[in-house]
Amino acid sequence: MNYFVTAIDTDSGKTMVSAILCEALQADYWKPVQAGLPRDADTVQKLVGNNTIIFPEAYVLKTPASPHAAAALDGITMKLSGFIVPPTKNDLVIEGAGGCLVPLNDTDFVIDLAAKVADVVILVADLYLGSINHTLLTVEALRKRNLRVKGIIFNGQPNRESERIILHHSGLRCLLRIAREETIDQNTVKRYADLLKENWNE
Ligand SMILES: Nc1ncnc2c1ncn2[C@@H]1O[C@H](COP(=O)(O)OP(=O)(O)OP(=O)(O)O)[C@@H](O)[C@H]1O
Ligand SMILES: C[C@H](N)[C@H](N)CCCCCC(=O)O
Ligand SMILES: [Mg+2]
Repeated sequence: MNYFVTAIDTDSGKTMVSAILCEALQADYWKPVQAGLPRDADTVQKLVGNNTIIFPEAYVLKTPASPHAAAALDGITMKLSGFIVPPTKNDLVIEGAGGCLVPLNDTDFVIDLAAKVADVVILVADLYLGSINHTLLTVEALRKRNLRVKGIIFNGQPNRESERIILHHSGLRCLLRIAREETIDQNTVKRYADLLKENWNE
């Protein structure tokens, strides 16, 4: 199964969640488009055990910006046809860039890439003030394109009322809650992977 990790915004915790998913599912990892450094692939490599294969990106762009803009600065135009899913017998965790409607070029968005390469979406929602609106808009966009969403992973400062109203209106399931952590290392990832496994098949 190919899981696409998207979020309600950039810096929402997709990379950490991807590492947790790789650990929980013993899955491989692919970041199709990387804009700026450090490479999320390197971060995931440090956070997971040896069983995860980290596949190379389809595009590595120099500038930490919207991928369409970063590509233009590098003199590249990305195309959906340029994204070929790496072959693996394992589950594959595919990490997006920013949120769903982040442009790859003047036509396609990250959500179009998700529709092309993945079977199911995992949505990461950081619980900042404003996240209810961003989460429900993201769910609408995913539904409009008929993408299957497995559930939401809440990240950051807990906010039970935000979580309740998001789950109520989206009809989605909470797969995991991640607290703000002092340190994020292999032990942190393993701890959350064990919790995720408990919730995965409900
Ligand atoms: N629960 C958490 N506790 C502490 N720090 C966190 C937590 N979640 C994310 N962070 C930190 O916040 C920053 C942004 O998170 P992350 O890189 O995972 O975002 P992202 O959604 O992958 O962004 P991008 O769109 O660039 O891929 C990182 O430095 C990460 O370590
Ligand atoms: C560079 C950054 N860390 C991400 N990889 C890309 C974020 C793009 C956000 C674009 C936007 O929504 O304005
Ligand atoms: Mg990331």
